[in-house]
Amino acid sequence: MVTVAEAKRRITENTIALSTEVKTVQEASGYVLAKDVLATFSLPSFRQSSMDGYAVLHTDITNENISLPVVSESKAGGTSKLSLEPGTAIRIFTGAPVPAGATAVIMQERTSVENGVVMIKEFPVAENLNVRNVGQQIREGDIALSAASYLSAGAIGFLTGLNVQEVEVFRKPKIGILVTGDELVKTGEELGDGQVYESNSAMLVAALTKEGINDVEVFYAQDDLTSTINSLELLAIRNDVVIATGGVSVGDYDYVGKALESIEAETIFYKVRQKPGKPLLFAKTKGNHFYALPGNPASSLVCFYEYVLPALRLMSGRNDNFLPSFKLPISHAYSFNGERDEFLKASVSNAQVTSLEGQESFALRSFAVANALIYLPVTQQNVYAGDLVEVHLLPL
Ligand SMILES: Nc1nc2c(c(=O)[nH]1)N[C@H]1C(S)=C(S)[C@@H](COP(=O)(O)OP(=O)(O)OC[C@H]3O[C@@H](n4cnc5c(N)ncnc54)[C@H](O)[C@@H]3O)O[C@H]1N2
Ligand code: MOO
Repeated sequence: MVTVAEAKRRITENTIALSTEVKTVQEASGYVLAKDVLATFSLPSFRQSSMDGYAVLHTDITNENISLPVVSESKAGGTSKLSLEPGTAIRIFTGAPVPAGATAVIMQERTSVENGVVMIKEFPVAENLNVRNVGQQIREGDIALSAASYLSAGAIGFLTGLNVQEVEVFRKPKIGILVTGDELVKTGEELGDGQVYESNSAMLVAALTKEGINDVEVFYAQDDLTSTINSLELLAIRNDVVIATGGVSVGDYDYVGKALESIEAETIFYKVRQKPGKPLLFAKTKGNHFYALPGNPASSLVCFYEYVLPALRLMSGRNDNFLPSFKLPISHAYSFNGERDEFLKASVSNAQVTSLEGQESFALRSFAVANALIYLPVTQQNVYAGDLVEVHLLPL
């Protein structure tokens, strides 16, 4: 049995990024850059107005009621060849080229116009007022986004504005899910005696999809050694990571551990000092990583978020791989006994956290409405309302 911190350390130590691939920028959303991307030109590439108003020479505005003739117009998409003579103004719009010779834009709310003459009601006017200068955002040749950057919607927009069309990113892992348990029935079928609907695979596929991991296949094995070995082997050939659920405890029909031994996977750890999710197993062979999650649905999902997801993110090149973690005051007292750290399904709102009713490892009802987990180490077995506790935010 290892501690939570040791289990996380071993996952980090044993996991590296996968190979890279080239994707269009649009397809690369949610991926991680494998190489720096340089700006091939400056942004803005020309001096732009950031307001609708009048382009002027700022030194022409020497008092509060200067009047200037409006001699021409610069609109967005229009030519940047216009130039401003001292003592005149040019009508201009947001995003339009600032004419040569103009050093400021007066927003139109600070002006009044009559008979082609604009009265400027702003004084003094600073140089570059409402002007976006060339390279103000980024200069040609600079690193626009460095390797290991996560491609968020903001990043996709930024790169597209720089006319970047393709990027090299780390590929995401292919996942095989192995469901074990003879008591499990697919939804839609009738439940027999002692049977339950199989829900872990749907839950894990949903969590993987949320992470942008779509190359996922699900196999079902009978509770026997040969079937478990065969399924593990087949899934391993076709995927990078195999995630098994169920059959990893000490019962007579728990075959996942034995099957992993048979295929000579090296156990990196088995059992973590935590509740729920104690029987978590992580093993690897030359080409694959294997996570055997406990069958209890809430245990499975806690282990997925705390260990498997961070590992899959590392494989995808992402270094900020664990759930975002911070301390928040808990809204109520809570205590527990025993020697295992606890993860509690919880709800964060109004800058505090509340653990939810129904923390048992078979129960998903609380998970269904949780947006966070509270992590309480055994050193923090009695907390009082207002105490700071560690909160891990779930990806919703
Ligand atoms: N003698 C001991 N018994 C158990 C121990 C122990 O240390 N000693 N650990 C307990 C803990 S903690 C956990 S967690 C479970 C884990 O057991 P398994 O991983 O072997 O899971 P199963 O026995 O196959 O199933 C547990 C539970 O979850 C339901 N289940 C399983 N798979 C699914 C699925 N795909 N969809 C929905 N529900 C599923 C299953 O029906 C069981 O109710 O072991 C304890 N026992
Ligand atoms: O570790 Mo088990 O997940 O407590 O029920």
